Amino acid sequence: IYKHKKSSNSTSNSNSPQLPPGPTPWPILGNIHHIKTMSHVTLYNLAKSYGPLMSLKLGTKRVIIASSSSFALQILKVNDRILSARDVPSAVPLTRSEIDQLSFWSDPWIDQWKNIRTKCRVELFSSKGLDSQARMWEEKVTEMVEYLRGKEGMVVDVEELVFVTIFNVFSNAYFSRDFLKLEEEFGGNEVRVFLRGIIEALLAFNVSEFIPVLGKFDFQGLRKKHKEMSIKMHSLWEPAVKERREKMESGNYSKQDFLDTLLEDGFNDVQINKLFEELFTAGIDTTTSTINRTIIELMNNPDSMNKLQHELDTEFNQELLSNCNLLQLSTNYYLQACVKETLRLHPPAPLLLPHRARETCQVMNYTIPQNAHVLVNVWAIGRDPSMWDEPLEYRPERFIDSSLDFKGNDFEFLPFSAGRRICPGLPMAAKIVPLVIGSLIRFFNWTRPPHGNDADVHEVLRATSNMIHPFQLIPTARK
Ligand code: HEM
Repeated sequence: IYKHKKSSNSTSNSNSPQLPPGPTPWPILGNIHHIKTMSHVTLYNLAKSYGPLMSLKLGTKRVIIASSSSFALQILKVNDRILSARDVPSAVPLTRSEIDQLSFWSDPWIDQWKNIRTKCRVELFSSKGLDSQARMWEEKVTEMVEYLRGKEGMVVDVEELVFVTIFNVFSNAYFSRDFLKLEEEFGGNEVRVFLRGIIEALLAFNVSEFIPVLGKFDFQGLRKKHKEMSIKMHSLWEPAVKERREKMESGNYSKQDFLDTLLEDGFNDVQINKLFEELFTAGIDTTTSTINRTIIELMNNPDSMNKLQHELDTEFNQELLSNCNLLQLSTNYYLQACVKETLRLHPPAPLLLPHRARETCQVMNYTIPQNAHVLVNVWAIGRDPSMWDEPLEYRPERFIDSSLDFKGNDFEFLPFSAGRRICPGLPMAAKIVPLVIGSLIRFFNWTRPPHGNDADVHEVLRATSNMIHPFQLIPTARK
């Protein structure tokens, strides 16, 4: 049923496993002309012709794309040890050995990768770590609700509001302080530009990664952009780190947050900057886009909105923001089902982050060559009609009384990935996202501004990036 049962770009003889099927590559460029952008939608459309495991040649690089749950299982579970390496994006102005000292981009067998993942798991994302943040979350979300109460009937940029709130939640977990202010309408703009600049430079279709002779020229300016934006990001927290170091050296301090953990463990300034840069870039956009898209989906689906408001009124009433309710939020509530349904339809990292094959391996009857890039199109898998009834409908009910979860065991639903590379921030996102959505929906009704941005709102749902700007709505307080 697919165009090529045999790979048109395979060079192997007929007895050895072949490359997965794919379009015939041109000399030098390979299939670059077939894709233009590396978007999940383009790759999904190509997979309709070439099948759920597809191979492209982009310049000198082999790229393998999985678009079904059974190939996702092969990649993220069966062959996880071999396929969980990563290339350093060429926009990052660091050498491989610097990355291995500093970054989440290093490989799972590198000590520093294990060290930072363990530190984050134990100090930030364990039940104990999350419990110790619960009061602070409550405080930040209450500030957001109070701010909105003062804006009743006015147009509010919800995207910006959520950005500032989430940024402050994370900055308090890391540094015990707000970096942005809600009242300044908003303080987030500039910081958001830095953050998005870094993400865009990292995820852009960077031709020099595929045609190595172009590598040193940076003619798309991505390395320059990454460097400039990172320096600006770091300058946000550098004074706080300096101050804390001095306090620690003077002996006049008691451990209060993640920064203290890193300082006690002897992290130097370069390591601290890189770790926080990566935690902010990986955590903020993904979390805010999930919140915003859920609000939009609920507004487009009034039955789901009513059902959720009813649940919030009866189960939580005014107490949604209390500690003990926070803990309950992870169970089988409609609120949680709404979040899952958004993540199924709009996973913020639709192709995950690119994995690399550490060595050649076999996946079913195909070969994945050493150093190939490996992508899993979790966006396509979440819409696969053989897995989901009416896949394009927003129907949170499908998750009620279902054991289906996003923790990396159900390969038809992988917004956080699975295996060694699974998102380390999952436990935090799984609690903060419903808390913010629950508060926005429990305490307010939402309408679009009269000279509406209906088209924008639909565009946002179709958008292939996480940019949802501006996303303006009018709140009315609920009793
Ligand atoms: C709804 C929210 C989120 C989603 C859907 C999400 C999803 C993902 C995905 C798909 C990956 C790539 C996994 C792979 O390559 O196989 C990833 C990696 C990562 N995420 Fe998240 N994420 C979210 C929130 C967060 C938060 C809140 C943090 C931290 C505070 C975070 C930190 C990271 C880091 C550091 C990595 C890189 C891990 C590594 O390569 O070892 N994420 N995330």
